[in-house]
Amino acid sequence: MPPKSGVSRTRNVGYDDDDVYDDDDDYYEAGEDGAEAGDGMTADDKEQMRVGTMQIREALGEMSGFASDEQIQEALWHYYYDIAKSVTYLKNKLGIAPKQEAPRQEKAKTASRFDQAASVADQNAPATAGSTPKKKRNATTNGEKLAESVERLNVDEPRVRSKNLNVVDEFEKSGLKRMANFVVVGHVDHGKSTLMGRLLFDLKVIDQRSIDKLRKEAETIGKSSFALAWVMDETSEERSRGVTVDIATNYFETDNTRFTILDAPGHKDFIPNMISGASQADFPVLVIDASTNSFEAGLKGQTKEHILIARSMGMQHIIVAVNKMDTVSWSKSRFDDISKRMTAFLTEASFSEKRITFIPLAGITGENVIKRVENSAAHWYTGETLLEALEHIELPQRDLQKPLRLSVADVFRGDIRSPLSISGRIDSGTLQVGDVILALPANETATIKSIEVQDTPVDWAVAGQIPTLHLTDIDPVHLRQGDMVCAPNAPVKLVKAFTSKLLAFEHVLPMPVEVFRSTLNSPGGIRTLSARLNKFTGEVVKKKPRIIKPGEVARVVVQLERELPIEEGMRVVIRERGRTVGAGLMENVA
Ligand SMILES: Nc1nc2c(ncn2[C@@H]2O[C@H](COP(=O)(O)OP(=O)(O)OP(=O)(O)O)[C@@H](O)[C@H]2O)c(=O)[nH]1
Repeated sequence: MPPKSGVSRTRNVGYDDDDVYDDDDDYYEAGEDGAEAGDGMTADDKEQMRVGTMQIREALGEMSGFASDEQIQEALWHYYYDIAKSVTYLKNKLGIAPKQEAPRQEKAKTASRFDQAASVADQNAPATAGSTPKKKRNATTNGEKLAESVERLNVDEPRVRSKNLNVVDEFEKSGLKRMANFVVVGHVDHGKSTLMGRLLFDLKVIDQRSIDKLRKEAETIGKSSFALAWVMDETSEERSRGVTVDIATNYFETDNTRFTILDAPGHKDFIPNMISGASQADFPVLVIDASTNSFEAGLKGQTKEHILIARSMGMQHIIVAVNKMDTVSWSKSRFDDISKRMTAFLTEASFSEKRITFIPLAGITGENVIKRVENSAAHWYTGETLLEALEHIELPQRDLQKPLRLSVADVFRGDIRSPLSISGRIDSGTLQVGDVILALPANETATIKSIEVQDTPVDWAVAGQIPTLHLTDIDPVHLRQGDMVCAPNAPVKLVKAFTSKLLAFEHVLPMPVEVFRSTLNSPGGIRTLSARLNKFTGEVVKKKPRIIKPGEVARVVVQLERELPIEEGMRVVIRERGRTVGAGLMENVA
């Protein structure tokens, strides 16, 4: 599937969570390395670089000889192919800008050498986008000639206009199908990718020719069964955009629902990515390998961790795909045993029994995926197929009337006109083209230039959808994976301490922890155990307990080392030394 949006995710702008507060210099240093390496460039990038170099040379006119290709490309890379900014920077760097004292940097953060140079040149920069064209006059000096050629180059970019739609009305009029986002979780090798590949193949999202091609590729490495697993990658942005995105995303629709599949990596080293996937999902599909010993191994491994994270994120319904039933001859007793043990585990993690759906299936053959199993050994099962269960699942209430809250799951480079794009689920509220949004914790605004939902350009998006927003008027340094985007007139507060209702998965006492709000996280600690609560009524059972046992609910005070954007009703995941120890529901600022 070729990228329809023209968006390239060649270089994710997200960084280690630890460096959230690092200064700009480090950020730009990383950028330069990427540019110099050059290898990670897509064909689109290379083409933009080639055309950009030509345009810059033209703009520099006779000064062009002073700039090497390398310098031009460095500037283009840094400025996301923005020609005017690159020329401004180069002009100053080459010392051909009209001389003027550099203004003092007012910013608290140290500006990079790129920005320092550009800001000097900006003082004399020609008309910028949207400004009235200046009267032509005869250029005499080299600087003036250059300024004139840059002026010619400037595109008169229209400002982003809002249609001022009443998005809630538009949504109601649109008759959109219900939207369901699910994350596929489970232990490594339990068959997540194969199952999703089968689902997409049987739904004809991928055609026979493509699957044959994948099968051929898989046969060359002696693993023909991998073909189905590769479907996810094949149709996902990951392969088509030729880059590594953290969460592979695919879409399909049935008569009544549009689904988004979020495929989170199963490996334990990728738990933060799994958290990011889960933060966009309405419910998880947990894949369990029914074959002997595999289920047991998984329960000790990522199966458990993934369930706890999904629950911590507030997900209430879960579909458990008991996979590889072909390997146990569709044994009813094996299915019943797994269902019983999983129910015990899931209810301990606070899932309600009536919201758990178990389905025996085989991803590799497609039995009970969208087609009912016909094997006589499986006649004991008369329940739903996976697709039926997906269509019938109850979805969370969408809060369209509340202020905008969007958890940023992915940050990437857009095209020349919208150099920065983000995607993530709208947790509440609505947005439309032309809206100004506030990015937290950076506390910087941006304008939404265009919106895509499931690769289709749209004017607006609402809670429950996972749009891609192409932004303008913001420096990419201000947005990272895990950030919160909200309405500037109703921002989320940045807090350093808060009271939380905590569901403990492990023993919890006052101790150092890591607090995740989506993927944004901070070290901190459980400062006080205020009370143990009745799990169902929320009444105080015991004041100031010394310890909280697994399965118990308590009111605790959480202290953070760094401020996080959290407000009442938001969920946090509490982890300690790489394990998820509790799920927190924010009550108020402490
Ligand atoms: N017999 C049988 N094998 C299966 C079935 N589903 C998947 N497999 C095999 O199990 C292995 C792992 O499948 P994957 O789909 O790659 O598993 P995964 O959970 O996506 O693995 P990670 O992406 O590494 O987390 C592959 O060799 C598959 O062919 C099934 O229903 N029956």
